[in-house]
Amino acid sequence: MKISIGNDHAGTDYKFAILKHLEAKGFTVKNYGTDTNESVDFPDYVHPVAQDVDNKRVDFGILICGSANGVAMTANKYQHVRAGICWMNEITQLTRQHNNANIMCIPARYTAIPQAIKMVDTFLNTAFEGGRHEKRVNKIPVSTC
Ligand SMILES: O=C(CO)[C@H](O)[C@H](O)[C@H](O)COP(=O)(O)O
Repeated sequence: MKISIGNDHAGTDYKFAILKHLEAKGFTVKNYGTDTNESVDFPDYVHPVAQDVDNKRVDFGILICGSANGVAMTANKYQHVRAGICWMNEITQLTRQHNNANIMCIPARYTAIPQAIKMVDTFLNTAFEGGRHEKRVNKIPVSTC
């Protein structure tokens, strides 16, 4: 399983905690930064992750910013991306089971790091249910990026 991760300055500490967790589990994660707490523009760190997922270079993307809204809005402009905002574990499970999300967006300013790590594990270990959900997902309009 290949994963890309990106974040703005609000998510840097969360990113490093998630990276450490995933690498300890044997995952290879492509980190696109940012790697400091200096203020940056979140789209700059969304595009490489969304492009990796859109082009199927990785299986999943993880994006982190303060509210998760901006990174989700940006990632969902990509044709094959389905980015869901994950702020609690059950929502994370559903974004995989019902929406077949391939990018999870974490609101760093509204979750704790242990919760974020638990949601990452849930996201990566939950399968899409297909069936009635597949028909619905296929009706999501194709984006233009
Ligand atoms: O969703 C976001 C951007 O639309 C994120 O929450 C950003 O992390 C947040 O806007 C950054 O705010 P700051 O006051 O510049 O740190």
